[in-house]
Amino acid sequence: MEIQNKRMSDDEFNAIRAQVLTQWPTGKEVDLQESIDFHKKLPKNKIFSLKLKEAKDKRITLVQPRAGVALIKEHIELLTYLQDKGGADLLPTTIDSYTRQNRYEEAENGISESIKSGKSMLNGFPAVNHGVNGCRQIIESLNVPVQMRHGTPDARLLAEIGFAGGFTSYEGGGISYNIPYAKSVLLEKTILDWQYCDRLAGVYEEAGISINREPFGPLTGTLVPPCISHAVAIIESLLAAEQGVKNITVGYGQCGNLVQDVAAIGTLEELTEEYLHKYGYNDVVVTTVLHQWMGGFPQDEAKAFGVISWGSSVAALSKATKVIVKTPHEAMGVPTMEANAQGLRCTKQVISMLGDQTLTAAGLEQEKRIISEETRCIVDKCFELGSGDIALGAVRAFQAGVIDVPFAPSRYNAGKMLPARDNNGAIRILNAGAVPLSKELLDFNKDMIEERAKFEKRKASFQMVIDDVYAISKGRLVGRP
Ligand SMILES: CC[C@H]1O[C@@H](n2cnc3c(N)ncnc32)[C@H](O)[C@@H]1O
Repeated sequence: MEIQNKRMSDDEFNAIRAQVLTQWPTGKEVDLQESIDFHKKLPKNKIFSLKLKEAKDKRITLVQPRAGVALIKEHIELLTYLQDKGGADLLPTTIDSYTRQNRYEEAENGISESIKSGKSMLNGFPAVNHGVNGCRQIIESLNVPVQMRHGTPDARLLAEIGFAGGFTSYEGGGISYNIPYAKSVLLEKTILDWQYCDRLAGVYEEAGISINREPFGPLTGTLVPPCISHAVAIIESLLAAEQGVKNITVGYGQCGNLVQDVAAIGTLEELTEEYLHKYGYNDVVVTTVLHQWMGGFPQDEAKAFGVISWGSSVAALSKATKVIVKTPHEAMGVPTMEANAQGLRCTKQVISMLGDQTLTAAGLEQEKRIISEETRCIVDKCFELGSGDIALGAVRAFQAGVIDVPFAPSRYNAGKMLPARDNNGAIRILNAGAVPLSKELLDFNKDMIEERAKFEKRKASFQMVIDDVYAISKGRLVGRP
């Protein structure tokens, strides 16, 4: 399967589209021109990219939850509650796991089971089964923009129905919804499928309808060095821009050291814009999203609010355009709407108290330099591996272990690079594997881990990685011996 970072031709796009729309009966409801006309009638307050652009210009941080239940009426009740009682600036529709695996039959069963039992038997909203009109009922019932959030390797039909249904933002990407989410799905396949989704967004864009795209930043959410998640975000931004996407939110999962996390958000926006401009995409609006702590959560709700507050501080101090909010039920599973709204109000409280402050810390500039240089080592190597083509380069980078996502389930991920925290909890690289960092950068990472080894009176080793993974469940950041 030849892969290249080239805008899909109309013939190629239409040929794929004809097949995609047959994958489930609701595909027949999609009429592109009618959908574009529907979007044109949407009021400005329902358009995701406008609200993000305004937040970027005002340097404020918007709050957005995750939320999704099986049935339309209950999903509207949930989102309305989060909008009115939680103060959500932006709303999600989190898609259920069956739909993410294109298992629409089982999603259909989940709907009928939910009707029968009177409670949601799915862990999200089965948008494909509810179809275009089902999605439009959501959009028409709310006052703020709504984004489709999921984890779908083949998200083409979901995009067709979501865009036609009035969603004005779509999360995911050919790398970020494959490597952390799937075990054996070819990267070439998901990059191609997501070029389709981005091309569809480009078609709406060319009709004057702005669709925001958001690569999934945190990846596995477990000790992912900023340079790794940044490299994926930048590559997916370049792939999306080539297909005509004009509004991109790049993301990052909070890792735990305040200076590193603030430096990560700042460099993410700068580097994404740098690479978009370097490769000729000068009309793309770039914003950022911080995902509150993606690791394990304490069961105790008071402690959970502590973790949520900490993530909110990072979002505010890093001036992230948007923060994805966790809930005090994180350790239990799908939250109640009350708990979800509490997470939002807790976050808004911290942001409003910190919103006028910026972090000027010793080491912040150094951290930004380190993250930028590490990220450039990786992305530039990808271009080299692809002889200038970043799609081909990305595939070859994973094959060579140049991009290596820690703890990823995908068999196409090398899994050789080992991260560990330094003595301040910042994520460093213990063993680079084939990640092509310069000697200076390798030495920096080694020295920072050595500092911890000396403090802990033990050798730097794989045991540190294990201790760091388990530290979270003990309410710690650094896995002390
Ligand atoms: C990326 C993983 C995150 O998505 C969250 N999540 C998944 N499904 C839902 C859901 N249906 N409602 C609220 N949060 C959800 C989950 O708690 C975790 O924090």
